[in-house]
Amino acid sequence: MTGPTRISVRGESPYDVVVGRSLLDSLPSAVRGAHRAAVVHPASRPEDGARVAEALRDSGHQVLLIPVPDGEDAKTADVLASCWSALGRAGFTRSDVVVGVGGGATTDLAGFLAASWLRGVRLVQMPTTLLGMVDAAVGGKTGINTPEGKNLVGAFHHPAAVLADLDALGTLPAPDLVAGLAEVVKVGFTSDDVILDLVEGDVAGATDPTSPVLRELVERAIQVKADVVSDDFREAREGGLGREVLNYGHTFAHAIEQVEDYRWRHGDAVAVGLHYVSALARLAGRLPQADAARHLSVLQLLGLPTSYPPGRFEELLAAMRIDKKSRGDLLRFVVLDGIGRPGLLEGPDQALLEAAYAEVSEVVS
Ligand SMILES: NC(=O)c1ccc[n+]([C@@H]2O[C@H](COP(=O)([O-])OP(=O)(O)OC[C@H]3O[C@@H](n4cnc5c(N)ncnc54)[C@H](O)[C@@H]3O)[C@@H](O)[C@H]2O)c1
Ligand SMILES: O=C(O)C(=O)C[C@@H](O)[C@H](O)[C@H](O)COP(=O)(O)O
Ligand SMILES: [Zn+2]
Repeated sequence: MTGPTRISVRGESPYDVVVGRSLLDSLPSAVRGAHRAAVVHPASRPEDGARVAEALRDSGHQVLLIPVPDGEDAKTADVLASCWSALGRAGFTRSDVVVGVGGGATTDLAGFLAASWLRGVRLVQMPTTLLGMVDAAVGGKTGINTPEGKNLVGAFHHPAAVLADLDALGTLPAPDLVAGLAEVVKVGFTSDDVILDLVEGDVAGATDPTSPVLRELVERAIQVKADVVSDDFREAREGGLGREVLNYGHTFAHAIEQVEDYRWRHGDAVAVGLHYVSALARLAGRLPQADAARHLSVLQLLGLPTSYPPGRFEELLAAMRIDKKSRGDLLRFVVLDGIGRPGLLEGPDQALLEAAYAEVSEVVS
């Protein structure tokens, strides 16, 4: 059996993302020195919380289990406030640790809980979805949604460690696994085209949680993210793309999620967003036709959605305007000038935005 792989995130608070199997043994060292541990997990998956709690108790920690609503329903101000109350009642101090166990929605909430409690306590992330492993739990972006939009409130807060235990993927429903692959191919298009070759060369392996192909995809995607956030943790790069590159496909994706009241999987929305932005860049004369076509073919090969119904442009446009990449009234998109050549498209004409929407709403996937 292959042992764990450690991928380092550099910067002011360096940490490792550990990828492997049976990683519960690595938890005690990640929480060493803490007195209490608050384990935030989806209420629908009590077995995940219980397994982590047992390992923590065995290593001498007092454990506070905090079950939260499933998926995106956890990312609300009300749920966050209930978590603060739980920590307050338990007398949670600065020497304690929050452990996030779940998909990206759970780790986003747990991360913001750790960032905000006492202005910041230690955080260990234990993602249990593919999307959480390759993206959400890595890099320290934490947050919740508001009625006005996706992830509008949050903080940058480094985890002390991320344990990506591939064994967790064994119970993950196939549509959730494939949704995670949308974020994997996202970084394939922007930064590592070997990812695209691997998916195109062995789609069965890419979608099999036991396969070495999937493990390589996970490690490659984490490596890209680790490199990007090591360089621009706070998404504050001036005169370059920096961390915004990880937002490729997300302007349209977040608009879909908001218009759909967060009932779409994030990864599915990202897949449509990747198709949208590839059409936009081609129509703007930036992305060659063949590279745009490769977006559609890779997404369809994985069985990801690539279309969105017509007739909702105004709603989507209003939602896109509140995107964090916008500056004043100016919409900004991460686009490609070729595979592996990311850049920015600022203030595209509305006609271009509508033409790309027309393409996305025509395709039957
Ligand atoms: N912070 C970041 O950098 C970042 C990056 C990407 C995405 N995100 C956020 O991540 C969220 C999406 O994450 P997600 O796709 O993991 O969705 P999710 O957290 O909603 O989880 C999807 C579903 O899988 C279930 N689940 C979790 N682990 C399981 C397992 N091992 N077996 C069976 N079921 C399991 C969950 O309970 C849920 O029902 C979005 O809110 C998105 O905004 C954040
Ligand atoms: O880590 C990042 O930076 C990303 O943009 C990764 C995205 O996949 C992720 O969905 C992120 O939460 C989006 O960030 P936001 O700042 O647009 O809310
Ligand atoms: Zn994302």
